[in-house]
Amino acid sequence: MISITNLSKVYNGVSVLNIEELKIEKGQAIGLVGNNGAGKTTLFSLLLDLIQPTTGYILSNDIKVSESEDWKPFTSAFVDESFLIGYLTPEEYFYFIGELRGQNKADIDALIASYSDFFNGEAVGQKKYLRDLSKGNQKKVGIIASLIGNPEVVILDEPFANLDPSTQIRLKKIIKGLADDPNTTVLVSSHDLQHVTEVAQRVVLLEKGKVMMDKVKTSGTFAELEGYFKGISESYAPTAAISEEE
Ligand SMILES: Nc1ncnc2c1ncn2[C@@H]1O[C@H](COP(=O)(O)OP(=O)(O)OP(=O)(O)O)[C@@H](O)[C@H]1O
Repeated sequence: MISITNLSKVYNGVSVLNIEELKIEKGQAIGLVGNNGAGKTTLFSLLLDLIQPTTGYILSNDIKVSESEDWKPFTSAFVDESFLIGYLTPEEYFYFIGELRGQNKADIDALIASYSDFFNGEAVGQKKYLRDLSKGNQKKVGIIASLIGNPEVVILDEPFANLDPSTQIRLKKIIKGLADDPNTTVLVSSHDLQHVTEVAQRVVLLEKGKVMMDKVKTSGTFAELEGYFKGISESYAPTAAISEEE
């Protein structure tokens, strides 16, 4: 279980995240949505101890993530390409991560083979360094690497961005598989409301660092989210109308 208490992050006097309380049960699949700058990556960075909170704390299975490393063996993530090692090939990178997660070469070879349709004849088997892959193929490698060793907590920041439509569909299947596993807690952020509502069991909406909506997904969630973001965009309309008249 992940438990967030009085968590805030302030940069130069500006609060970019402020969450009083958020509890994520083991096995839940959370979709995190919010406009640019809403605080999604900040929240993930705090969950992964990549940045320090200004106030508050996060417990992951009762371990304070900012004070202990004991959550790392059961947590995995792909946030951006800084998670990759540019001078390795994808296979070398998978073996490297595999070693960290107690997986041998045969385990990793089996994993690569099982995701061959996701790689779609690119990325793996090309003898290319990660730094020379396209953004989308780098992302595919980072996402699959985050699944090595069946981590209990998987965090994916905007995994659908930069992926072609076929790969997005395959990725949805992969994330739904994780979501169906009662032992795996998944947190996925996305600007694609359709994708998020398809893969998540619960949707959390951030705006200016605050939780504005936190709901178990129902058949009405997509429409509700669309309505919310439409409302935000329309609240800017009068200004646009005035400037049009000028
Ligand atoms: N190191 C930093 N210094 C100052 N401000 C920062 C820093 N990192 C993030 N921010 C600010 O924190 C806010 C939240 O950013 P964050 O990246 O978490 O948003 P996001 O919801 O992931 O946005 P996007 O959808 O654009 O990726 C933004 O206003 C951003 O400019």
